[in-house]
Amino acid sequence: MSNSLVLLTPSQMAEADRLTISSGAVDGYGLMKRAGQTIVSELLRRYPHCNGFDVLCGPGNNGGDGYVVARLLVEMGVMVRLFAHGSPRPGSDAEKAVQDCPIGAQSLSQFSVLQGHAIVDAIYGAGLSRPLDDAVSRVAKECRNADVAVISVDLPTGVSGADGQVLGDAFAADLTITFFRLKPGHLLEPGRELCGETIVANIGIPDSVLGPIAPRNWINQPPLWRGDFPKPRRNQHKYSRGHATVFSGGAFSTGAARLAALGAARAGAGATTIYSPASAIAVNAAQLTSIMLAKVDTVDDLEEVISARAPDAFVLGPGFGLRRPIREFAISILQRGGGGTLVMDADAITAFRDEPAALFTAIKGSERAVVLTPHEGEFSRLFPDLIGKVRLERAGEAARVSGAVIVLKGPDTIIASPDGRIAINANGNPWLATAGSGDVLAGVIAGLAAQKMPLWEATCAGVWLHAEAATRFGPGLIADDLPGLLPPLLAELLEVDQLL
Ligand SMILES: NC(=O)C1=CN([C@@H]2O[C@H](COP(=O)(O)OP(=O)(O)OC[C@H]3O[C@@H](n4cnc5c(N)ncnc54)[C@H](O)[C@@H]3O)[C@@H](O)[C@H]2O)[C@@H](O)CC1
Ligand SMILES: Nc1ncnc2c1ncn2[C@@H]1O[C@H](COP(=O)(O)OP(=O)(O)O)[C@@H](O)[C@H]1O
Ligand SMILES: [K+]
Repeated sequence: MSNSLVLLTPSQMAEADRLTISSGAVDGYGLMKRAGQTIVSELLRRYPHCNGFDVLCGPGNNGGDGYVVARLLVEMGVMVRLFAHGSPRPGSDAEKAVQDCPIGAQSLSQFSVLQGHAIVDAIYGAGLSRPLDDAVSRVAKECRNADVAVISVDLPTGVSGADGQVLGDAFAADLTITFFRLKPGHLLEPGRELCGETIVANIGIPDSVLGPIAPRNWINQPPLWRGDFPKPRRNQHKYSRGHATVFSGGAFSTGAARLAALGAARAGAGATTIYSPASAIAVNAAQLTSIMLAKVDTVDDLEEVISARAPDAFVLGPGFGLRRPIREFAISILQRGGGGTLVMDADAITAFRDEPAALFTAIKGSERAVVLTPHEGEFSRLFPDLIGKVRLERAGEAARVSGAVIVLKGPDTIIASPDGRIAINANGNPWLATAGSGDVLAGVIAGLAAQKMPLWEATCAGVWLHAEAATRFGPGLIADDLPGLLPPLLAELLEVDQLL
């Protein structure tokens, strides 16, 4: 698993600092100086035409980075105004940085925006532990409302590195420069939006510190799961490549199942079947070519089709409706022996709103693996006890409570495994906010799972492919486009030139 995709919580980052310092490779003030140097080279490269920099320093190490920045800029003859909020603890690295700084600081309460100056926000970073006080809040507001460039050190002051939440108020940066690894707060909204462009600087912390830290959070990119991505083998036939199935809604809501089925087929399932109620067979038949069709109205019908050709994956929920036996279908699939994966989306999630515990018990007792793909509304129906917690915590806790892989959908989709691993998706885009795109996603995940890709990895891959397809297409996207956009992405992932 790629080390470069690791996300560190603020406390894990502090541990990385401690391990680096105790290894003797570099001391704390040395790290701070390197952080300051990196920031200064970015400032000079990106803002060569500004008249000067206003450096705002807090009392901790984030402020320490700011004092180093101020010193280096002054030494280069750049105009600097320095503002301090609180003073560093005696004996701290930040105090050393103050002592080495050739200019004195005014109080932050004296600050007002000066046209032509860019702001270096070094008030709080990873150590933010409570809402901003009024003095910092006022400055954050003034900077947000002014036409001024803001460069935040580590994190925009006010944004929690742990989860991207705003504590009281926050700066909105144009550029955020963080160190060693991204933190969840750089990817989770509203933090992501407030960071502006984010860059990660190497300040000499070695990758070897990650061993003892054993991180459990990653950014969702191909190196996380490419090694498990299904590759075609010469002696495969269509069913051994993987058989994915999708339950259709009634005659007036069959589109969702077809979108999911096409997603599964394009993701590489060798065979895909739609299980349709008799009332919708004619509608589905008129629209399907490579996708197969079978009649399923009752649990007995379901038992029969499963006995005839055991599927490797099921998608239940999109367009299904709540008046038909959706809970019975879910429980029957879970209770029946056999491996394979059940992807539950939309109505399949809502259907258990009055008895979520029954679903979780069935999932935990089942030989099958389950993926739940709720958006926020569906999530709160199934996990009302988790309302009020932050998204990252909710997704992780929901995976543990339910025993399922959870895809908490949104602009910053979170993929949580019951074993504690979490990936945060970062290639999403607003073009995906279009009816039916979630149906395609459920199908793509099922298509990859049907090919026996490990489930959390398959789910991460499905979320990434789905978002990447939308990003490459851009404006005008509708859900119908998504399955057809997958082949070039698959070719890149599989490096087909080398396979053939
Ligand atoms: N050696 C190191 O540990 C390194 C740390 N670095 C910098 O150090 C920062 C973390 O430093 P710290 O842990 O000192 O934390 P901060 O500088 O972010 O915060 C300082 C202290 O302020 C207090 N505080 C937090 N929120 C507050 C609020 N809303 N109102 C009033 N007081 C509040 C807390 O007691 C906290 O410990 C990183 O963001 C990064 O910029 C870098 O210099 C790289 C090396
Ligand atoms: N603003 C956004 N930015 C990025 N992705 C988004 C945004 N809004 C929605 N999405 C994604 O689009 C999909 C919508 O799924 P869902 O809400 O189930 O829609 P539907 O039920 O219409 O299929 C999810 O994958 C979600 O993460
Ligand atoms: K900051």
